[in-house]
Amino acid sequence: MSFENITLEEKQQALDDLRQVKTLFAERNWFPGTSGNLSIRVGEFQEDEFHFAVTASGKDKSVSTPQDFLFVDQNGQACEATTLKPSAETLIHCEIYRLTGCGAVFHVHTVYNNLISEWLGQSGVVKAQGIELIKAFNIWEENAEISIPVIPNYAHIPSIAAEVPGVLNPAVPGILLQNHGICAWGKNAFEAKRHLEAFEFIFEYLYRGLLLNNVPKR
Ligand SMILES: CSCCC(=O)C(=O)COP(=O)(O)O
Ligand SMILES: [Zn+2]
Repeated sequence: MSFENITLEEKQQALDDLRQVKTLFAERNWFPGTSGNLSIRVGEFQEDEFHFAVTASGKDKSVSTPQDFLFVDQNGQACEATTLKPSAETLIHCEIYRLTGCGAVFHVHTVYNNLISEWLGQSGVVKAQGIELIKAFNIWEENAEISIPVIPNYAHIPSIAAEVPGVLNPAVPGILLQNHGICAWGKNAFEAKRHLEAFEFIFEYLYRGLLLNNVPKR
């Protein structure tokens, strides 16, 4: 499906949804220092042709302006004439869409996701077990364990994107970038937000659990 054939209503809905999520996450201080990026896919999905709205690079994501988003294709190229630059990390979003066909990808930097990727992710995965919020990933078995992949934080973004196919865990809708942040996704913005919130709860739980390590359970 070409970008021109996607309805204006669908494009506007994606922009409205992105703005709402951006405002909410900014209120949580999830975009410190212009970090983070968000995207929502529009139109039909084919592995070799899809389109999404993405945050423009380097913006203060705690303010709302008419220049916050642009539409790009499966290669991260702008679909319309614009002076805006897509997020520097757009290629990671492209790769996640290509592999999963998902509807939204959200990336945030938090102290918890940075510390956990660094302290518990040296093996290439962060494991979490028996935490109720794992059910937010639609994993319902008792005492379930998940492995969240961790990719080295290469300065060269295409090198990060190239690692995604080798590490993506279809059961776990997120990938950590070491000492950088997390990308979480879902079939739509609602699900991507739920997944991201669950990851952040798990990271805070693991962090606080490390601090309690020497305190016996009673
Ligand atoms: C100051 S944060 C460094 C870049 C980054 O990791 C990020 O998430 C924001 O980059 P963008 O180009 O999307 O603004
Ligand atoms: Zn980032």
